[in-house]
Amino acid sequence: MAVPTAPTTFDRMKEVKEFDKSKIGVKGLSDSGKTSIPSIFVHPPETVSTLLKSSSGTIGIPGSLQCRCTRSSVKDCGEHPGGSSTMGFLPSDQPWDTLISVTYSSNNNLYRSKAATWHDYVMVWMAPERPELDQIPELYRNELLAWDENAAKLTETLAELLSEGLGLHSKKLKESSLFETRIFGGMFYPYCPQPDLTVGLSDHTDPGVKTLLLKNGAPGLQVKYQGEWVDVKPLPGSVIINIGDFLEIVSNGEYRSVQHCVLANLKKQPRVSIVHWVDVGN
Ligand SMILES: O=C(O)CCC(=O)C(=O)O
Ligand SMILES: [Fe+2]
Repeated sequence: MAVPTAPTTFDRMKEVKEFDKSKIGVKGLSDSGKTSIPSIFVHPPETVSTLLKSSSGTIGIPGSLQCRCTRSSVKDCGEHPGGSSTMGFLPSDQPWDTLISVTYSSNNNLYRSKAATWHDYVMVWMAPERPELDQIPELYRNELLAWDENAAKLTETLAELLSEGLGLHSKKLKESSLFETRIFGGMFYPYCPQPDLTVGLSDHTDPGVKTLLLKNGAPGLQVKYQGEWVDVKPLPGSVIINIGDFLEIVSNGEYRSVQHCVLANLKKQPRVSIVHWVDVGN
């Protein structure tokens, strides 16, 4: 069956601006009950079909990517289960706006990308400078602080493991400025009425050092493994660890940043993921 594509005649920038100005985000579009998605979200058919084909279930996530994290395995794995934490997300009564260190947004590159993606997010810059407490919305302030504290501890342990994996003293990476910036992210993927036309989050690698990812059990995350897109099956009580581009560079390619993406959510239940990006200091 022919897959519909975005009409070539529509004024993309006009529609992007209208969507941006509406401040309803993708959640608002999803809540509107419409059965089709706006043209600005439609991706080239080959992009989506490649991802959907891979996620048909014929290729599972390889066992080596789901191992328990050990000192000997850390260098060979892209993903390590670890601690866990839970939190609420995206208060609908909070202003859809940019505060000083807290950003609510829909898509991180709405104006630059050729096709928008089906997600909204909140980001809070936690380090090197933590925002004033009253800048963090009260609805999830305590949970966010608890998550940040635990994620930072896990990051310290990981920094030691990653150092040792390079044959360095365990404190070497930690003592560098590599792990100084910490950003909290709450990614929200509401139900998408046409998940075969768009994606939740486009194919990318994370720029920084590493990312911790905690999901609410909903599938959708894919990683590129040996040239194929494979599903990352949710593993209860686990976090996923992605190596970022910067760590790949400073480790001379010993650690590889991982290409990943998220499929558009076809379930009525939103997909939520909690992210802890770690990046170099200023
Ligand atoms: O939501 C996810 O599972 C992935 C999020 C992600 O890759 C990112 O925010 O960089
Ligand atoms: Fe990512």
